[in-house]
Amino acid sequence: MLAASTRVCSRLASPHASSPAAAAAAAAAALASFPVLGSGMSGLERQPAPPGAGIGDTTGRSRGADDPPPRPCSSSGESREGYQWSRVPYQRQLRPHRGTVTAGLNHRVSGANCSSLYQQSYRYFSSSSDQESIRAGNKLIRDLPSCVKIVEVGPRDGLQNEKDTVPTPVKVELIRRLAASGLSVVEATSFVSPKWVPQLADAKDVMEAVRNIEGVRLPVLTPNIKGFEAAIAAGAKEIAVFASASEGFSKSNINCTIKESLARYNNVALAAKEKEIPVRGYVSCVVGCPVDGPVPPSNVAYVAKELYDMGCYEVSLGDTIGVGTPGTVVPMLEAAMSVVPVEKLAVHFHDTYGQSLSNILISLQMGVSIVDSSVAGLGGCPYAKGASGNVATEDVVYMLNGLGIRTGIDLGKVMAAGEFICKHLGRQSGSKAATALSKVTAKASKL
Ligand SMILES: CC(C)(COP(=O)([O-])OP(=O)([O-])OC[C@H]1O[C@@H](n2cnc3c(N)ncnc32)[C@H](O)[C@@H]1OP(=O)([O-])[O-])[C@@H](O)C(=O)NCCC(=O)NCCSC(=O)C[C@@](C)(O)CC(=O)[O-]
Repeated sequence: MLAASTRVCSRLASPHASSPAAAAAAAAAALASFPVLGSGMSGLERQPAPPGAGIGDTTGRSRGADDPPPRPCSSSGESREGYQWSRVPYQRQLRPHRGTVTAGLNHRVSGANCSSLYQQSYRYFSSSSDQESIRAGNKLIRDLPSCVKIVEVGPRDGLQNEKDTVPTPVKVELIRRLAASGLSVVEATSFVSPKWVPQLADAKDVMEAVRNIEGVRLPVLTPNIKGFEAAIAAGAKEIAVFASASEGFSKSNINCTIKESLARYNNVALAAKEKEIPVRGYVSCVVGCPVDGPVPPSNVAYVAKELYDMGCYEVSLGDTIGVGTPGTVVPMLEAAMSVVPVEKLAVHFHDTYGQSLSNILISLQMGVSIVDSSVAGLGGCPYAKGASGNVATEDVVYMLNGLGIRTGIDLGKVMAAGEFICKHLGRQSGSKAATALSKVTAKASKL
């Protein structure tokens, strides 16, 4: 398994060059001669969005005739988080507490009975009126979407990069916990070649174990018809295809050109349409590529439009190696938004340079209301040395709660899922919010 993984990584890391200097030279040459991409794909009718696909579409923007009605973020209509409030010994955390503490201007910390580590001492509520006052207070905040859909990618994007393969029952339990936290979409696994990604070779077993979990959509990655058929046989009800905005990464990742990949995905989209299976599209390397260097926004727009035109109900724009800043994300998003309606676009940031939250915030300001993230910041890119994981779900939920934006997610339960998987992996959470919330004192929180 590991040998295969290493082979994959070395193939992906330097398909064109044998040293960093040579890679830089190759990237410069490749950029100088970047082909003008044609638009050879035939447009197909768009597929109906899956139930809940419009969860983030509450911004007042126009919806298409085929769009489903918006789904409320949570049954209670409130964003709710439960977390450890005061620095107390573990034993004490398990004791029930009651009472209310004022914390900051807009939030209350209310007492609640606790039954587990994360349904514990104090609960932190942003009530509807709190959220309204946060949102009404300032134009910059008021214009943000009122509700954001988070697509949890930890079990797939997170675990595909682990050095040691995570056992199937652990993956299944992680998915169960994430689904129980209120996340409406949890990307479960990939039906890709096990020679390329041995970490997800158990895709069939994982899918069969989780296929009947209710109240959550569980898309899986499929790189071709073979993967699509295997996914459907295992019980997948939604799939995702993944193209690249850069030729170098396309060849490294899926061993074909961008155009070839789009032709493949067109076939997958046709097969999915026949079975009424919703298809999500990814564009990777939307800002930079580990092989080709900087990626022009026009490439992103081209691939995003092709995926949308072939029927993808949503297109996720991935900064695969996490090099983007708001300075590069804005033009990239402008290009994508000029060809795909903004309510159909998701953003997918890796946090290599610590830019994810600022990139997400600027994306929200531009009208995006779908964000991909990974519990505990799991993940990383085997193709870029030093690249870190996806933005942590806990950090995104914390920021959105602070902005009064509803997600329907229980932060405490996501933290518990993160703690579960980090314990298994034997390492600290990559989420700053989860780390801080497990230590914060009421006093510190007022700062
Ligand atoms: C695309 C291929 C399959 C081409 O694979 P290939 O090496 O070009 O060759 P192939 O198509 O001839 O297949 C080679 C072997 O794989 C088998 N095979 C072929 N297809 C499948 C399948 N679906 N499931 C299981 N097995 C499969 C096939 O049957 C054959 O087996 P053999 O005859 O040698 O025993 C391969 O390159 C591949 O699986 N790549 C996937 C790599 C991957 O998963 N990368 C991570 C995705 S993350 C990403 O892209 C970014 C994203 C989405 O997260 C967004 C972001 O972070 O920005």
